[in-house]
Amino acid sequence: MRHKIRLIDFILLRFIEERMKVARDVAKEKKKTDSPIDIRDIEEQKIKEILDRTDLNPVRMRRIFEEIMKLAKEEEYRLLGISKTVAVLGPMGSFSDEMAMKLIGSRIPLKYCSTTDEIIEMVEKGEVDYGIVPIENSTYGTVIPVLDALLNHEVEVFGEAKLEIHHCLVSKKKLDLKEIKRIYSHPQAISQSLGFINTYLSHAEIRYTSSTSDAVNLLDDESAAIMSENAARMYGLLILRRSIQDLKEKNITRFYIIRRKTGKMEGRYTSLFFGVQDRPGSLKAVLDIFANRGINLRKLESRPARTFLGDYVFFVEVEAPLKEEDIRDLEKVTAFYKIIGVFDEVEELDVFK
Ligand SMILES: O=C(O)C(=O)Cc1ccccc1
Repeated sequence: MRHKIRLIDFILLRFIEERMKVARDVAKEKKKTDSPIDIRDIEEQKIKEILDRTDLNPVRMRRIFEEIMKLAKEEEYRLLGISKTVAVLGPMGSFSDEMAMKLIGSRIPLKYCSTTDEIIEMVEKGEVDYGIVPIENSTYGTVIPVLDALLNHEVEVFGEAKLEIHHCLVSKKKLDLKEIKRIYSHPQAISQSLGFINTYLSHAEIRYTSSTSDAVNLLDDESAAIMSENAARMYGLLILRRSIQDLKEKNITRFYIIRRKTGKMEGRYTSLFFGVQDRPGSLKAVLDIFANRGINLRKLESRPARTFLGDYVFFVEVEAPLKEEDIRDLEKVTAFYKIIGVFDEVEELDVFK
């Protein structure tokens, strides 16, 4: 009997190796066609199909097959010379995905997450090397959940990048605007297109999704979604209207590129949180440190400290890498401070080194 088990294990091993060989062939094909490796939705579907075919414990079987798929993916990455993993808001076709494509220069394996919190947590735990998260939009302003997550997690911003955003109104089948009962999209996309929505779609119900591309999973024949033209093409949707965002040319989203904390402080900009005592002039004392050194303030936000009503944490971006003496002075006038990163605007993200 023991002998039989041993033999089966060896056969299993050979089968796993054979599966990896096929994965490498697939990777070569994907490289030729520049298509993505990490398609979570498809993996999920494959696992469900496997689980449907067995009575064995589904939790353990899922684990086994997820591990095999991870191993295959690692093999594919290795073959393509990719050594870094990047997390963005998914599914494929989100604006964050588009930003990643622009930064990396080709379709490489990305981890598609459902929320920006998940991205930041994955980076913090070292489950991915980099994360790309939207921080600010020229119409919508600061992306508050991202700001709050940066305060509450230990990650480091090491770059920023900008993307011009055009929104399309899309649907599964041809619809007159007045026939649309529901509009699905990410809160940012809805806010950036409110002028259009209020004028032409005030009769429709708004339903928020976790990303613009996630709307594809909810669309039915009576609803429309707001997403990018790329996403509409990717999912075979019909474009009812193009460029529906309120700001026609200058609808820009700025993204932070984050990694696990390294403590490196190189770049033109510094982002930091701080708190001050509740007394007259305490915020001014902090701002004076920057003003006295001729450091320009790029961004200022306040967030509830979540202690008492009226207590705030401030967030600033300044146009300088803060030096030790600046930090020493900051310590004197703040109740606490937390530097999120010193960074530059970047054109590319190298995932091949
Ligand atoms: O939902 C997406 O596609 C995102 O990546 C977030 C977002 C939404 C709208 C504009 C920019 C980023």
